[in-house]
Amino acid sequence: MDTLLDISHIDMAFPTPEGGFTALKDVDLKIKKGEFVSLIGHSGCGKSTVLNVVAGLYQATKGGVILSGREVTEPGPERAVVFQNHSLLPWLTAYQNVELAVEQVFGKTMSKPAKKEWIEHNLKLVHMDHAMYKRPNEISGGMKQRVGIARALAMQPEVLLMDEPFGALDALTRAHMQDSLMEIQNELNNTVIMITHDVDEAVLLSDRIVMMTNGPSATVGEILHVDLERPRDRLSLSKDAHYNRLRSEVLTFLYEKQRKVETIKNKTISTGTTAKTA
Ligand SMILES: Nc1ncnc2c1ncn2[C@@H]1O[C@H](COP(=O)(O)OP(=O)(O)OP(=O)(O)O)[C@@H](O)[C@H]1O
Repeated sequence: MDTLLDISHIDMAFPTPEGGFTALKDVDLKIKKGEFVSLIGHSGCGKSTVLNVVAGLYQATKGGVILSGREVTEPGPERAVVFQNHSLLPWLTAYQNVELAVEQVFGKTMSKPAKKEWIEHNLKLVHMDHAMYKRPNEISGGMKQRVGIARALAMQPEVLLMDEPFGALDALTRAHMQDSLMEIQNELNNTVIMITHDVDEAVLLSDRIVMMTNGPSATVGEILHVDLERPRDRLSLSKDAHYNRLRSEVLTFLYEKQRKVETIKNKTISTGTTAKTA
C-alpha cells in the first residue's frame, strides 16, 4: 500500500495522581492518499487521543506518526483540524476566518487577488458564499461548521482531521453536511480521518472504518472496508442489503464484541443492544 500517513505502534500514557494511565496501546494504522477513514468506538476509548497525536498536540509515549516521510512532532497546517464546536473567531466574518488560515499558509506565496479568489472558492465549495460577510453569531450551527470546513480545506492540508464534526448538529442538518462532505470529497479526494459515534455516518462516508476497543489500553479492534460504490446516495443505500450488512458489522462490534459495561451505584448497565440489566 502507498502509505501517506503512518500511525506506527503508538502508546499514549497520561500522568494522573494515581499514576500513569495508559489510554492507547499499540495503535497501528496506515492510511493512503485520498482515503477516508473513520474512527469509531465507545465514549472514552481514545479516539480523540489518536487524533491529537496525529495533529501533533500530543506526543505519543511510544511509537510515532509519519506523514509523507516526515515525523510529526508538533501541530502544522498540513494537518488541518475541524472540531465539533466550530472554533471560529467570533469577531471576524466567515471570510476573515478563512482568510486567517490562508494568510498562515499562503501569506508569502500567493498574491492578494489570488488569495481573495481562493477564500471565495473555498466558501463556495461549502455553500457559504452567500453569507461570507456574516459573523459567527449571525449564522446557524451548520453554517458555522461549513465555515470551519472551508477554513480547513483552504489550507490544502495533506490530511484533514475531523473530530465529530457534525456531532452538535440536528439530524437533518447533519445529513446535509454529510452530503456536502461527500460532494467535496468527490471533487478534491482529500485524505481524511474522522471521528464519529454515528454508525450510519461512518458507513456512508468512509472507505474504511477503524473500530477501537474499549480503554484503558485501547487499540484497533477491527477494520471494516466499505466497498460501496461512489457517489453514494443515502436513500437508495438504506434499502441496500450490502450497506445494511456493513452497518450491522459495526453494530455487532460495538454492542456485542465491545459491549460497554458501566457500574453506577452498584447497578450494572450496558450500552449494548444485547444488554441485560443486573
Ligand atoms: N490529558 C489527559 N490526561 C489524562 N487522561 C486523559 C487525557 N486525555 C484523555 N484522557 C483519558 O484517555 C481516555 C481516552 O480519552 P479520549 O478523549 O481520547 O476518548 P474518546 O474516545 O475520544 O472519547 P469521546 O468519544 O467521549 O470523545 C479517557 O479515559 C480519558 O479520560
